[in-house]
Amino acid sequence: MTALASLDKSKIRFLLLEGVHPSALDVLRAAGYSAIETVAGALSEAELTDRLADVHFLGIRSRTQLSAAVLARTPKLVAVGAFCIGTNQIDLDAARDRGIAVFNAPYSNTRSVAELVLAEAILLLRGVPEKNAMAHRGGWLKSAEGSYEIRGKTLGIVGYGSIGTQLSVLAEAMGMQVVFHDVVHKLPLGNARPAGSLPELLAASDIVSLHVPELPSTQWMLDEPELAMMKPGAILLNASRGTVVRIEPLARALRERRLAGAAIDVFPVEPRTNQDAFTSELRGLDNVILTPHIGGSTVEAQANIGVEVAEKLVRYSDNGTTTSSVNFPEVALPAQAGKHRLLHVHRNVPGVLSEINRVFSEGQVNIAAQYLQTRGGIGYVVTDIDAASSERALQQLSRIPGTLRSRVLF
Ligand SMILES: NC(=O)C1=CN([C@@H]2O[C@H](COP(=O)(O)OP(=O)(O)OC[C@H]3O[C@@H](n4cnc5c(N)ncnc54)[C@H](O)[C@@H]3O)[C@@H](O)[C@H]2O)C=CC1
Ligand SMILES: O=C(O)CCC(=O)C(=O)O
Repeated sequence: MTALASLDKSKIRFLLLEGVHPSALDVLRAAGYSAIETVAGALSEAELTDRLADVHFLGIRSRTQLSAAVLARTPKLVAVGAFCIGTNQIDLDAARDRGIAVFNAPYSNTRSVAELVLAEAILLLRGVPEKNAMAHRGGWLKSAEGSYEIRGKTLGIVGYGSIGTQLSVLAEAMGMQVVFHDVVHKLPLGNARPAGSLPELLAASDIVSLHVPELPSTQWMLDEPELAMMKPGAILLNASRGTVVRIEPLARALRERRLAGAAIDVFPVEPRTNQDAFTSELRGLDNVILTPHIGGSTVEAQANIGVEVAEKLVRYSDNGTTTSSVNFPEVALPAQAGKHRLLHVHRNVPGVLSEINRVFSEGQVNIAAQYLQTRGGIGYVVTDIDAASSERALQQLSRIPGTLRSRVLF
């Protein structure tokens, strides 16, 4: 259990990895935080563990792997900001069970992904990647053979969430027919229609675009049998996660021209930094667009994400607010002038709230406001009390059996 008295803001340490946009630093600095370190790439497990020993807030993107083993060695870590949508790189349950809140930016880069995949669909339908590669090698492939307009083609969208739905609207504006498949019932936008099943979508689509999260149920969702269900000459776009498509059968289908082309932005194994080498069986295939996981990497998206996630970290650090956390009970209690705020994260077992309130009643501490919320295996209580009693109450709260973290804010 960790008890943390309200630290001077200059002592609250932030570590931002993977080139998080400077807009995040602006937000943190404007909120009074100055101990901020930045690193351009991701770190290895050993480096990460080393750097995290005295860090309170960590910012990452998709490449930093925060496993249960790493989280077990982060004694001071209060929260993680994932400056992206996906949180599959973080063991969310392990973080929650250690009282570490995780926040992300669920919407800010969705438009960027939708724009990229639509552009790739157009380029692949025109055979541009091959013609471009040939021109770079001194060749000249002026031909209409195998080149098509996007208008009138059927786009199959797998995962009709924030990205899938935006793509649907953009694609219809280009004159495409849209079918989609989702495990949740979704309102079709425009003239899009739900496919009866994934096989039905695969058989009907000229272009298939994947927009599902990384989950056990989406792992290798497009393996050899599913790839074989796609129309001969179809195109596959994957800007979701590298574990969704099995690369070996895809490479075979592309080499044999059973599929006309593919655009792949995400891979089962991705380089940790821009200095590391990228290996893939898809390298060298001219009918494949390979991009280094940049679906959400636009200036607009990154600047917005920087602000959004940094603000969530500041709100948690300053007020204990956990609204929209992906793994934590959500609590937002308005601040009260002149009061000190105690935050208590504990295992969700019966009796902890009464133990907390016993501390207050035995100490004759008047509660100005209190809120408990639970999620999964933990409970989170925010209590506002008179300033004079807060240090002593914090020490007592931190000794309650089941306590994971406790902090006082003032
Ligand atoms: N390449 C890149 O740079 C980026 C990649 N992404 C990836 O894209 C994914 C999707 O992003 P959003 O659309 O914002 O997420 P979202 O959560 O809004 O939508 C995902 C949709 O997939 C559906 N789904 C889940 N399991 C499914 C299954 N087995 N079959 C069919 N549908 C299923 C969900 O019900 C949901 O509607 C993210 O989880 C992330 O992994 C997101 C942003 C940037
Ligand atoms: O920009 C990144 O680092 C990751 C983007 C992504 O995959 C996401 O937002 O889930």
